[in-house]
Amino acid sequence: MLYLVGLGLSDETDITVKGLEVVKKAERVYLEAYTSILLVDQATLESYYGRPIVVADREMVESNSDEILRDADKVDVAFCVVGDPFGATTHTDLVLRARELGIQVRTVPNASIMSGIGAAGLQLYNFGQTVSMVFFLDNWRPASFYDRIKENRSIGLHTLVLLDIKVKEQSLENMARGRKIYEPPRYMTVGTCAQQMLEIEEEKQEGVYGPESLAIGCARVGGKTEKFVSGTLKELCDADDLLGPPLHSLILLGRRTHELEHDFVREFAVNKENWDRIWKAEYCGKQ
Ligand SMILES: C[S@@+](CC[C@H](N)C(=O)[O-])C[C@H]1O[C@@H](n2cnc3c(N)ncnc32)[C@H](O)[C@@H]1O
Repeated sequence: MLYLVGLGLSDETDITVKGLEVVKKAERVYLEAYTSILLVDQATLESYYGRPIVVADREMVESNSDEILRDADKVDVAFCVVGDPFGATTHTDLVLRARELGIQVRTVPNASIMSGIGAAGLQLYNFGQTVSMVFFLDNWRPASFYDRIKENRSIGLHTLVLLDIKVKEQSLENMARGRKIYEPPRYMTVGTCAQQMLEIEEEKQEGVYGPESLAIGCARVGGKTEKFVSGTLKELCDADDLLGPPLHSLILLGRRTHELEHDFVREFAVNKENWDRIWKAEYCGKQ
């Protein structure tokens, strides 16, 4: 049996009782550590779970999944995913490959950023499509997020923006020379995300959002040092020091808001007067 085990959002203790039982009994335990990270290191997980863990990088999961699935028709294999195995990251390829090989698959769900984000104070029912933001390069600025945000905002919905993670990436030079030397990991911050969003609005000029649009920066959701900072997109460009270390996500508010959301989120505002003024003019009771 292949078990997809969700590890939750923060540390080693977020695994469910059911997930821990699977991990303890499985023949082999893998950790998918390239689409999200826990706030603790591998050794801490191994000592709490009482099992050695093989870190499965993107190459292994995408190009060498047969090694993960080896003998899984006879023995149990645990494939651990930070958050929920089907929250934002869907390991569909692995599941389809397992099916082809006649291996049964079972999922042990857990909290995902897609649900944990409710702690920022906005109602999960009022979120539209989730989008991803990647690090821009000089000649590569993917902006497909813009049209999705446009759709969400056209019906007043909030948008959760998930931010790029770069782990085990090679520089172009090392790749060209075939050298397996990897760059240090990089995690996008709310400041970079807000900046890139404003650059794309500047380019497209469709007025989907702007420097005065309200948003929430969210850091280490579900952890002991969880932090939310709310403000305009312009204010959030400079909020990284307030938010602290990764992981970060950003929520762009839609106009379909409730007074209770206002009261909840206002507490996190960089500048409460600014927040109240814009909320009253642009969001309160608007569609
Ligand atoms: C591919 S998604 C996460 C998928 C994961 N399987 C889940 O269910 O949460 C990874 C992105 O989600 C966001 N994220 C994940 N955990 C987070 C946390 N605890 N706090 C803030 N953002 C988080 C970050 O933007 C991160 O780059």
